[in-house]
Amino acid sequence: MFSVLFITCMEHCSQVKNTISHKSICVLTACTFIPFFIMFLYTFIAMDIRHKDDFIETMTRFNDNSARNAIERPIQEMQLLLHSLLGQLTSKDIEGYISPSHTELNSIIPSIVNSTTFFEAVILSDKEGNYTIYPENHAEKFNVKERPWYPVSARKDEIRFSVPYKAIDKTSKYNNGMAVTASMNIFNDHSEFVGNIAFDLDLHNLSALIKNNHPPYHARFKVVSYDGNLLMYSNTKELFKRAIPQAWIERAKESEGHFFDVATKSYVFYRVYDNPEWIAFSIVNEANFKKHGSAEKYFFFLTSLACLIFYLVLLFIIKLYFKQAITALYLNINGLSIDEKGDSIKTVSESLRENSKKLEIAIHDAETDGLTNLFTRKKFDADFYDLVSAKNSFYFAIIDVDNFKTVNDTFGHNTGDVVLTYLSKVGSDIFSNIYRFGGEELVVIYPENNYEKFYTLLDIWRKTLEQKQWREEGLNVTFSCGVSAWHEGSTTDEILKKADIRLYQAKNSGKNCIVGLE
Ligand SMILES: Nc1nc2c(ncn2[C@@H]2O[C@H](COP(=O)(O)OP(=O)(O)OP(=O)(O)O)[C@@H](O)[C@H]2O)c(=O)[nH]1
Repeated sequence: MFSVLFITCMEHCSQVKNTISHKSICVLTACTFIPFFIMFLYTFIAMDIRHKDDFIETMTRFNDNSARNAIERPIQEMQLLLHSLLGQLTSKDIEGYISPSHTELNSIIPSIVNSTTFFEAVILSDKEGNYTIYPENHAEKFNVKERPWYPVSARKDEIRFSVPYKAIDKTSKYNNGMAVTASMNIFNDHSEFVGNIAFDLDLHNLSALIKNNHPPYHARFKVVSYDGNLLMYSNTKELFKRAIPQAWIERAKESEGHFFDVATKSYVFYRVYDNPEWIAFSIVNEANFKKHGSAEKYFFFLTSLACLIFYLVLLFIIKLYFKQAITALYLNINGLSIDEKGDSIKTVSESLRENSKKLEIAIHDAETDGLTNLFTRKKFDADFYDLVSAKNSFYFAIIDVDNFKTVNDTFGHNTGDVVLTYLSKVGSDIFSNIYRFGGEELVVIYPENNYEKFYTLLDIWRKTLEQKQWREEGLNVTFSCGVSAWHEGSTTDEILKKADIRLYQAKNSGKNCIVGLE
């Protein structure tokens, strides 16, 4: 039974081998890939978002710290310095410094300029506009109150930063002779204006503060004035050039923030100050940003690819092992070893098919009578019992060839066999369930619930035999028949007995007739 099922299964499998089987494997493989792809995609997107978040956080922090170092800290130091200086300054001191007479200031101011990195020159002026420059230069005389850095209105203790302007001193080391000046008005104890002190900022030195750091993402840190002039940058040759597009300055609306500039393909981080009117920019090329995360992504791709290959190899091994396991199982059941028969499914399938055919023939032989080609008595017993047990209604008939002994004796056994074969052939054409009960006796089971039809068919059969013209001269063959029916509670013996009694009646009433139900 197992073999039949198995062979059916194997045949089916081999027939649709290239369609359903491969299709199923593809679908199964694809289905198992779906979670893998979802995970891959999710991780990849999450990685991308995290990379961007990290980038923005890092760059915002970098820009803040750089701005603090380059702008806020020097300004704080300047404020401390000026407050400590101006706290002790009187109008007399200023007048003394400006006049040829020597005062303490003549040594303090040079030491401030020379000891700090912020200042290039100092101009101290009194309230009338008289002034002295340190270090001395040969620039033309000018009116301090008309200089762009001179604060028109300024509160006490407030340092004002000028916009970049053209320096008078042509020896200034700044490019294009430009300068930025921080100035502070000086008031006496009675809060009366007594003069002004102005420092030309040494932006080269201030730029050095940001020169030696290693910016993340190869960022470029720049400090520019509101009008776009570059004030601090690691490459000091660029100072006072317009290094920032005007659009960036217009986009820097918040006190700090970031944006992506499509035109230059750059990420721009900014921090805006109002005194001085400067903006600190950190600029990162998109390529540098992408390059930074690419190693991580590359590693992720490699790992995923390795997993994928491992998974495919595993699938292949499972498939191979599954085939071998089924083959081994079958061969084992059939008492064979893989070595004897080879391990291909095809060999197993062919062997099973042969066995199945043999089995079918054996079953057919066991159920079919060799002479009449009708079902055997053994099959009748089984079918009859099943039918009665299942309580399905049916009609039943026993047929017995009349005077068959005489036929045999007169015409020989061969002719007797021909008679039996013919009788069976005609019966088989009329009925499906017809059996050789024994010798020259046949039985018919009629499962339809139509007695008249059954009787008519039996009679057709009888008349066919009666009217048959035999080759043998003087040979006439007829049969007698007894009929019975299944009733609720009938046993096989009762049904058989009733039919047998009626057959006996048929024989006794002259043969060649059917005795049916009363
Ligand atoms: N040729 C041949 N004869 C068979 C076969 N099976 C049984 N017979 C013979 O059938 C005959 C049956 O004869 P009987 O049982 O005496 O009955 P009958 O001569 O048919 O007489 P009634 O049944 O009363 O009509 C026997 O001679 C058996 O040898 C068979 O397969 N082939």
